[in-house]
Amino acid sequence: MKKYFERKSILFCLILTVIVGLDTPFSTWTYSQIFAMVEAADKRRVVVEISLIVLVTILLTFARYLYERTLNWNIYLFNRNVRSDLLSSNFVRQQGSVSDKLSFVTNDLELVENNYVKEIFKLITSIVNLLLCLVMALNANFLLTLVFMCFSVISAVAPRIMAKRVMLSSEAWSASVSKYTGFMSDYLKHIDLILHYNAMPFFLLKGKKAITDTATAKQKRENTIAMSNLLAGILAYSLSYLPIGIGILFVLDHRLPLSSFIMVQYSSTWVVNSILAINQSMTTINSAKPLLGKLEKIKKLPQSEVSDQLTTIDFKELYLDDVTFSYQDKAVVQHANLVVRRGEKILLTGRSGQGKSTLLKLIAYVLKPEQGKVELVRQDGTAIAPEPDYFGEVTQDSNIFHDTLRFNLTLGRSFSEQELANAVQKAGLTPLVDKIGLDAVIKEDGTNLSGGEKKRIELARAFLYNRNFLLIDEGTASLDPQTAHEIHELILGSNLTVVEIDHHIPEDLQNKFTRAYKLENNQLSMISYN
Ligand SMILES: Nc1ncnc2c1ncn2[C@@H]1O[C@H](COP(=O)(O)OP(=O)(O)OP(=O)(O)O)[C@@H](O)[C@H]1O
Repeated sequence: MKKYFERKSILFCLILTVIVGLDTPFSTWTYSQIFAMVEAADKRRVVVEISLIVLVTILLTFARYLYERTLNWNIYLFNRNVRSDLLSSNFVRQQGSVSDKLSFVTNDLELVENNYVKEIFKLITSIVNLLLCLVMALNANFLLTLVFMCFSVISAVAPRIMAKRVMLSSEAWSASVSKYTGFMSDYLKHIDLILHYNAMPFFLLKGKKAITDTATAKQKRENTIAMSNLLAGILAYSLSYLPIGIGILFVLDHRLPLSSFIMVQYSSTWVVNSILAINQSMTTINSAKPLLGKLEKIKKLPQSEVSDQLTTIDFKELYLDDVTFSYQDKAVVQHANLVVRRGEKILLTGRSGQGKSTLLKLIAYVLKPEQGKVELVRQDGTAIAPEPDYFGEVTQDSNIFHDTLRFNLTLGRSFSEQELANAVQKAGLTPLVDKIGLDAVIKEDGTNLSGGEKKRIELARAFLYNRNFLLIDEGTASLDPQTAHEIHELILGSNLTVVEIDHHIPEDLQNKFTRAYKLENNQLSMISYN
C-alpha cells in the first residue's frame, strides 16, 4: 500500500488524526468545566476559561478542516496511483472476464478506499478518544467510572444479540441484488433477441420477480435494523439513568463534586462509544482484507513494458517444429509442423473446437508450446521467438474503439496524412473516409458501421502499422458473401503474409492461397483443393 502514498502526507495526516481525536475529550472536559465554574462562583475564572475554550474550539475546528483536506489529498494519491498502476500492469492481460476486472477497478477499489484507507484514520481517532476519556473519567472518580462503564457495556452489548439477524438479512439482500443485476445485465444486452423471439412476457415476469425479491429483502433488512435499534434504544435509555441516579446520590452525600460527576458520566459514555467504534472499524478493516490481498497480488505483477517504438519485423519465414499444446489435460495440437514463408497465404480449416484459434495463438506466441518450437527466421538467418506485436489481426468480432475513425486507425500514434491516406486506400476504405471523414466518431463496438467497413478499418490499421504478417480468425464469417469476397480479394492480392482460419472460402478463391491445412484430431495436415 505504501507505494500508492507519499510518506510526508501520510505522516501529516496521522498527526492531524491524533489532534482531531482530542476533540471529544476536550468537549467532555469543557462540559464538566461549566459545572466547575458555577460551583467556584469566580467571575474572572469564567472569563479566562470561556476565552480559552473558544480559542481551543476554533483551533480544533481548523485542525479538523486540515485533516479532511489532507485525507482527501491522500485518497486522491491512492486513487490516482493505484489506477494508473493497474492500467499498465499485467493485470489487464490476465485471464479472466472483463466484467470481473471492471468490477475490481470500480467497486472493489472503492471498498478498499472506504473500508480500509479511511477506516484506519477513523480507528486512530477512536483510540485517542478512548484513552483520553478513560484517563479523565478514572481521574475524576474511579468507583463511579466502573459503575457507569458496567451499565454502558450492558446497554451497548445487548443489541449485538440482533447483530446476527441483521447480518443474515444483509446477506439475503445482497444475494437478491446480485440476482437482479445479473437479470438486468442479460435483459439490456439481449433486448433485441428477446423482442425477436417475442419472449418479453416471460422476461417481464422474471424481472418483476427479481425486483420484488430485492425490494422485499431490502425491506426485511431495514425492519431488522429498526428492531435492533428499538432494543438498543430501550436498553440505552432505561439503563443509562440508573448510574446517573447513583452519581447524584454520591453528589448529595458530598462524596463527589458535581463537575466530577458530570466528567465521569460524559467520559464513560465516550469510552464505551469509542470501544464500539474501534470494534466496528476493525470489522470493516477486516472485511476489506481479501480485496487488499487481491490488490497486493496484482501489485506484484510485472508492469507491461511500454515502448512507443514501432516494431516491424522483416522476416524470411515462421515455422512450427513438432509443436504440442494442451489446455490443462486436454490435448489440442500434437506434433504440428508448419512453415509460413514471407508473402505466403495459408488457409487453416477444421471443424469447430478442433483448435484452430489455439494454433493462431501459438503462431503469435501468445500461447507457448509445451513441446517443440515456434520461431521466426529473420532475413539474416537468425531465429527469434515471435512477439505479439509482430502481427496484425482481423477477428470475427472486430476490435473497434468508441473514438474517431482516425483513432481507430492510428490507435493514438502519430502518422502523416500521406501514410494514413495510403493505408485507407489500400484497405478500400476511401468511400467511408469520403463519406464521414477521419474525425467522425465511431460508436461503441462500431454500431454505426457495416461489418465490411469494420474489417476494412482493421486492414487499414495493419497496413498503417506495416504489420506484414496478418492473422485472420474467421475475419469475414459475419459478412455477406459479396463483401467477404471483396475483403478476400484485397487480402489475397496484397503482399502481406497471411494465416487465415475460414470455413467458407469460395472455390475461385481457394487456389489463391499458397497452401491449405486442416486441423483434425489434434493433427495438422496439408490438404489440396485440386
Ligand atoms: N482458455 C482455454 N482453456 C481451456 N480450454 C480451452 C481454452 N480455449 C479453448 N479451449 C478448448 O480448446 C479446444 C480448441 O478451441 P479453439 O477455440 O482453439 O478451437 P477452434 O477450432 O478455433 O474452434 P471454433 O472453430 O469453434 O472457433 C476447444 O475444445 C475449447 O473448448
